[in-house]
Amino acid sequence: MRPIEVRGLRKRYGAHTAVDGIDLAVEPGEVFALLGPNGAGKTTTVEILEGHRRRDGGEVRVLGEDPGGAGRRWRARIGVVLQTANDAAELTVSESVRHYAGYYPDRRDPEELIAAVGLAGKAGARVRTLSGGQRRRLDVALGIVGRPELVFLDEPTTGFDPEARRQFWDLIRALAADGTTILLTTHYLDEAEALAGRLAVLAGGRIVAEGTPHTVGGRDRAPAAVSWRDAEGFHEVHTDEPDAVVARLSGFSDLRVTRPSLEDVYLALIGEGR
Ligand SMILES: Nc1ncnc2c1ncn2[C@@H]1O[C@H](COP(=O)(O)OP(=O)(O)OP(=O)(O)O)[C@@H](O)[C@H]1O
Repeated sequence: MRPIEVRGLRKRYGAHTAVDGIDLAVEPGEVFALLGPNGAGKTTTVEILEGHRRRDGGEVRVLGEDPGGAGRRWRARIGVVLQTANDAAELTVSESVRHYAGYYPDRRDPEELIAAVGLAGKAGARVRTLSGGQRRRLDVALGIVGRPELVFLDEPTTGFDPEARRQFWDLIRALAADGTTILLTTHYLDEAEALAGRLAVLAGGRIVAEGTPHTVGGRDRAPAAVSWRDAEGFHEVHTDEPDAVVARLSGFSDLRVTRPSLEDVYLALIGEGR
């Protein structure tokens, strides 16, 4: 069974079509990233899959059930990382993780989890005193305390400092290595490249490209730039056959082959999607 199967998903807000017929299939244990500009329909899609929004059309199966009508037992199998949980403001970090753990039949050890999200030094601090990035780490801890089979992460590292982002990536990789399926939305293309096995680019409520971070939008087939340096200075050529060019240039210094970055491909894709 695929953890996520979506066919022809549609959602309108009044006259505005936010999601315009998307298909998605996410495999077990996969980290799948949804990319797209502001307003592309990512959060709407994720919230429909979580059972938090109703759809206007299409077929949706999440862990084998329709999220529109699924019950408590289904909910305990998915992990949702919410943007903020203000009801916990007066609890300590440790108290809030223990409190959430109580909702789940199969839970992680709260102290180990607090350490894994890098909050060991803040276990006794009240939630309202945490910084934005620390708060987000706590949100992630609360989302995975029940050992979910499938985790939804909507812009999980917004507000993280670079070190916290790297620690968070390690945590996600460890979850995925354990067999957890992860659907991630992010605006950070390096994050998608670091974590996702596959990704889809949404623009205007439609999927405009899908693939691995290395193949999406024809990235692997795009012309490469080959640059090198010799006695006359720096040179660069653009070519479809970088291997042949490199073979002729062996022995020159600073030889480099550059393909378009994921960001280059992404910007071209969303430009075409407009
Ligand atoms: N509750 C709502 N009522 C009316 N329109 C909405 C509502 N929620 C979202 N929209 C609209 O639907 C479109 C898609 O929004 P959505 O939040 O899904 O985009 P997104 O891809 O998650 O964007 P972002 O990157 O900014 O988070 C936007 O045009 C937005 O204005």
